[in-house]
Amino acid sequence: MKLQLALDRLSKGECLKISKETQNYIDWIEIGTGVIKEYGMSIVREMKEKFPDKVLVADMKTCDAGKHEAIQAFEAGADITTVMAFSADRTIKDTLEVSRDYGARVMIDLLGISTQQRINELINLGVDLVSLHYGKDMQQDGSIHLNLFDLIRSDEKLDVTVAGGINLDTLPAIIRENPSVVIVGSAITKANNPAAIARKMKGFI
Ligand SMILES: O=C(CO)[C@H](O)[C@H](O)COP(=O)(O)O
Repeated sequence: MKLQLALDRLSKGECLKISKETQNYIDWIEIGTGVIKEYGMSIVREMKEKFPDKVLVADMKTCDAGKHEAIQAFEAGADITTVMAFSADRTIKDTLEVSRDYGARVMIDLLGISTQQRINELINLGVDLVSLHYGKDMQQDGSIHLNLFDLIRSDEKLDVTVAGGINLDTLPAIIRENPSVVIVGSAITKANNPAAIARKMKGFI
């Protein structure tokens, strides 16, 4: 099980500083959607140069123009780009095709998806990496619930990641669900001592 650091609502300087401080405890680094909107693909390029050994996730949250946006992410050095699960099948197929050309991967963000039918369709399209996601705005009305995992049947050959306000209190229950990757943003990035929290989380994992 891997720990992914999500860098959201941060300046470039903060992204670099927190990644450096926590690099011994994290496996994957995600450049958040808002950070990409602020700095463009240059921050993905810079983060890959600074942290070449980390799996770099560009949280593009693509929902259309899949081929173009996947090329943007992979050309900048991302190992993984994200695509929304509700996108047209054509968008999912195009991004998967581009990812194969680059030897990279696509993570499908399941935000808003509540049916097993869409999961089956995604698998049939060739998807092998998904993100169970309890959204930032939803977190204002409650915290992540384990029933998110009900969407995934144990016999499915999917790498499952999980995100959404995960903190030291909720982490143990999440780990028991055995996801491939636990994605943590604000619990680390907004902490007084990000490295201490990341170290504790990696210890649990
Ligand atoms: O994709 C995201 C928001 O859309 C975040 O990266 C994800 O939710 C993790 O951050 P946090 O732990 O702060 O919720």
